[in-house]
Amino acid sequence: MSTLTTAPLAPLLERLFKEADAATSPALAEISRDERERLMRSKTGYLDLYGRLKDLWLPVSRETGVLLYMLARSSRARTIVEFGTSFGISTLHLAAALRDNGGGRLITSEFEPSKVARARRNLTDGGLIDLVEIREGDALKTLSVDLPETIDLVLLDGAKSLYSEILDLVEGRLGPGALIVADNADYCPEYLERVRSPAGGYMSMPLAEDVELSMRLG
Ligand SMILES: C[S@@+](CC[C@H](N)C(=O)[O-])C[C@H]1O[C@@H](n2cnc3c(N)ncnc32)[C@H](O)[C@@H]1O
Repeated sequence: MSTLTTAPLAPLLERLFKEADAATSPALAEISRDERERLMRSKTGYLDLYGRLKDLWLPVSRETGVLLYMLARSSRARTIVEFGTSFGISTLHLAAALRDNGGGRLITSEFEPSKVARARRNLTDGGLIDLVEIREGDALKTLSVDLPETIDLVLLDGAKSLYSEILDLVEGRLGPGALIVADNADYCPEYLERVRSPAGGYMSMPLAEDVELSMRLG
């Protein structure tokens, strides 16, 4: 038995993944593939890109969701920081793990107000809102203050071009064994170079199709 696989969370996630699959965005059709690729890699275009795509959920895959739950459970995480909440699908997986670990604190960040409202509702429906603090605004600002002294697990899933800057904000709080999951990190070669560099202080490897899993060394 786990919070992830029982009601109310299991049927809620089933419904949310279906809604996410069905979501459409008229704005998406107006952005060419090249332009989208450019904005994904830009350190300044992310507000414009994600603002235009605010109707899209862009969630982690079902498999990555389960992976997040398993990693947070097996590492007995108590403090988690997430960059990129969207409608809260990954947040629900991570908060479920905190619940099953006996409690904890999850700080997540999202700049789009309509997404913050939906994420809050989804976390309330999932019975997990008491574990989660949603910080509204640009994570470069909201994650620069008032973080837990130690952070056990980090999910990077906001603007890909900022992964290294967000890592700068949390790195001093990562103890040996702390985990970082970076979704679609291929869009941020600078981040991959940093966590894969032997001198960088991490052990790191690509996992599945689009996830980079890194562990802080002592
Ligand atoms: C890929 S989605 C996150 C999906 C979410 N983790 C899930 O699995 O449901 C990325 C989200 O990050 C948000 N975002 C991007 N850059 C951000 C930033 N600098 N600060 C806060 N939120 C940001 C976007 O608005 C978008 O909702």
